[in-house]
Amino acid sequence: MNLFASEEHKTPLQLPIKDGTVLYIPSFFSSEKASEYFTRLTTETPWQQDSITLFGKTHPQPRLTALYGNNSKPYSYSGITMLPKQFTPTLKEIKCDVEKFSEVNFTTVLLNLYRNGSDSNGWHSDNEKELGTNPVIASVSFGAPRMFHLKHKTDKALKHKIILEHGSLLLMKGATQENWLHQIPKTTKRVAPRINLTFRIVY
Ligand SMILES: O=C(O)CCC(=O)C(=O)O
Ligand SMILES: [Fe+2]
Repeated sequence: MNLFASEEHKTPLQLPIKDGTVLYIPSFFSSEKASEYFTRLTTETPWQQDSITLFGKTHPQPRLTALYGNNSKPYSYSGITMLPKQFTPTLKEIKCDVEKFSEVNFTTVLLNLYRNGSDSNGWHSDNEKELGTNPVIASVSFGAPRMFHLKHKTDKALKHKIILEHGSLLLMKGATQENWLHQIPKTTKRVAPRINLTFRIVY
């Protein structure tokens, strides 16, 4: 066996959820590689803070974002329309590894920077029309670990929590977006910055 070519450490853990498929791969990237990507993305990304409109009220989003893609199709959510920038060499490298593993070719990546525990991402599902039905979303995390919550849309008793660690990959597939909401809650703990990348196909 060639230890260096081994993908053994990338064995996914499947969350025990019904009506959807969520896989978690803790050390998808080594800690060293993940730290390198964290630094590169921190400095290379033109982070912006958009305002979102929810229930007719406009608020600055509680995190910074950036959108990259290999087409120029706009992506809209919560009243924001973002136009993608061209993929950078860093993002192409990460995308290539994620695509090999997930066997999906993504067009687009949304980057989120959570500067501290006050930054968050409220309950939502990634169910925008331009993602099509049963989208595969590949979510990569670098930097401080943060909690990820899932709750079922109709069966209120069904909830899951998982910590998204440095260098991890979370894959959401099947009917997950149709049946579940997810969030990154605020925390009162002192936490360092975290960067998350969600790869998507935008039609
Ligand atoms: O930061 C995360 O892990 C989640 C990001 C997310 O849900 C999104 O951008 O749609
Ligand atoms: Fe999401």
